[in-house]
Amino acid sequence: MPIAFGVKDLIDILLVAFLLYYTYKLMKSSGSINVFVGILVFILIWFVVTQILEMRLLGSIFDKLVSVGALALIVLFQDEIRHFLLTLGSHQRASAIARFLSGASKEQLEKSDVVPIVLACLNMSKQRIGALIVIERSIPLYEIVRTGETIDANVNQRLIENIFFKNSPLHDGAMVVSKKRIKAAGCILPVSHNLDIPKELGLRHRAAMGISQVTDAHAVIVSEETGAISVAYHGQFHLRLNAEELESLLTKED
Ligand SMILES: Nc1ncnc2c1ncn2[C@@H]1O[C@H](COP(=O)(O)OP(=O)(O)OP(=O)(O)O)[C@@H](O)[C@H]1O
Repeated sequence: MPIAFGVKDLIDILLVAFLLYYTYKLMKSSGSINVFVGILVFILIWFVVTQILEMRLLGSIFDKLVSVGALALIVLFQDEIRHFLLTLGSHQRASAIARFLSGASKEQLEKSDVVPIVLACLNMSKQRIGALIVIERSIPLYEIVRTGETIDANVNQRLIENIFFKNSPLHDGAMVVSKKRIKAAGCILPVSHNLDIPKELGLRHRAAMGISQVTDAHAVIVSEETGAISVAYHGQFHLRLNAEELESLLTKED
């Protein structure tokens, strides 16, 4: 019997390919690529056992494992699934529709908004003062803000330097900038478990990478050890930036 193959099937295959590619990318950036390969191998064995070899006993065991496995995967990958849904919701067009419906305006930092942050980072870099600044974009950071001390002040160079000054009670953890205001300091970020992060980058960099993997925020890091200024954004590091590069990265539209 000839198999009918139409445009719908082609779209179906393309969508599955896209889904697989997206899952692969997400798992690679979160360091769980081995789990992705493991799942693919399991699906392949399941397909061969049930569809090609038609082994009924082994097939029924695999069927049970698949139904339990789907639940286990949701629990195991709740962060990745959350990120996927957040990314869908924060995609330019989707967020434009959400903004239109809620009447809110687009949160885009201008040069004047980032200058105090850039200048503070330059000063802290010269003095080897470690800092971690998370700048909210379209995905809200309420959960992160709740882990720290509320500040709610204008973005001000001297205040930023004061927060990260070595003896300041708030110097540990991350500062969060939201809606052009310093919302909180001493916040705890999710740490990335990505195995590809160079060993010389410690916990501050891992925390910056972690928040950039689950939100669309910019995470600016000033290294206490080297004074280097870096940014983690969309799961990628932009290392050793100068003032112009930092400013243009923070004001760039996607
Ligand atoms: N989960 C986290 N959330 C927020 N801040 C964190 C987190 N983990 C570590 N930090 C911050 O990073 C500091 C430790 O930095 P560490 O020296 O391990 O990192 P690093 O990336 O090597 O940075 P540096 O180059 O400045 O040494 C802590 O004192 C704390 O302020």
